[in-house]
Amino acid sequence: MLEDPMEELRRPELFDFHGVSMTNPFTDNWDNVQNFKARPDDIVIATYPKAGTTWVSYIIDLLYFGHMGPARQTSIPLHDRVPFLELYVPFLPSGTDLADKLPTTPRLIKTHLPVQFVPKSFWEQRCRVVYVARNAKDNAVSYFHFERMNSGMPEPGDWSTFLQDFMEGKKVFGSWYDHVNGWWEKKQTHSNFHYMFYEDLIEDYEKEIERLCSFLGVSPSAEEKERVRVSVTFDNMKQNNMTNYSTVPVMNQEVSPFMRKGKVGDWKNHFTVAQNEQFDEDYKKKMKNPDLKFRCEI
Ligand SMILES: Nc1ncnc2c1ncn2[C@@H]1O[C@H](COP(=O)(O)OS(=O)(=O)O)[C@@H](OP(=O)(O)O)[C@H]1O
Repeated sequence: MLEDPMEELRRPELFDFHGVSMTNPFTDNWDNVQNFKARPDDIVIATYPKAGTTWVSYIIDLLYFGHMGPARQTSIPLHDRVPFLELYVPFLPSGTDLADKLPTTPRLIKTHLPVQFVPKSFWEQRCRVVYVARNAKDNAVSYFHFERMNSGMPEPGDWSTFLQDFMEGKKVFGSWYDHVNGWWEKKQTHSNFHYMFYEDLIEDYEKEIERLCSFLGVSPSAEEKERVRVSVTFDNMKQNNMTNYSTVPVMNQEVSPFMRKGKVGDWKNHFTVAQNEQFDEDYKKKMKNPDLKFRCEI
């Protein structure tokens, strides 16, 4: 029995973990994560939280396994088909266990880890990596609402507190700036790497899917592509209980739905003029690589 019956209701606290802000659900299984045995055909879907992980995971899942028919799509939540590598919740199968037991190949594996924490076997096995990045302002807004609705995450505080913490990297999985830059640098040395932007996917879905298919080496028929396109629209994923996280008890979708808005530019409804100026000033100092460019409107 828990010593304190409120213990399980308390939100996790952030702490410094090898220089990155983390919480227990993502560090408690650390040895198994670090010793995870990747296979050469594994596909890693890596993101900073709220960058479009679920969307891209579902696209890739359907590209590989859509042909298995509706039973799989309607009975197994996406988060069981694409395990979250570092997630550990007592009494539930860990991300590493779920990945080990996946019945299908290639295994699709999701991670939010900053690049320096990724198990080395993924690099040794030269696994394919799909990294999805989203502009910092919309990413922050989406993360704020996610923390509000998810009691498995730390308390976000009010929007201005949250934004300050975001800029200082005091969020689970650390600094957005370090994350997108770290993975971008990895792309320069790991050849099996596809870096995608949420904004591109919103703006020109067809083109992005062509590029993704070519990277993955898959050639869906026109009918298959159309089935994927329809399934992964924002509205259809919002209605779909296998992709909208409605089955996850820590998420209170009445506070804010997981499938919230799915737009580029919602930051304009949150940032004050002063917050925007301060953010831009800080952004310029942290984002010095001219090759890594984000669009916060399209
Ligand atoms: N199909 C589709 N089209 C457009 N946008 C989509 C789609 N699917 C998910 N989303 C939006 O992605 C945001 C959730 O990000 P993640 O899936 O990375 O969240 S998580 O880190 O896995 O919790 C979250 O963004 P916000 O709406 O801005 O909060 C989702 O709405």
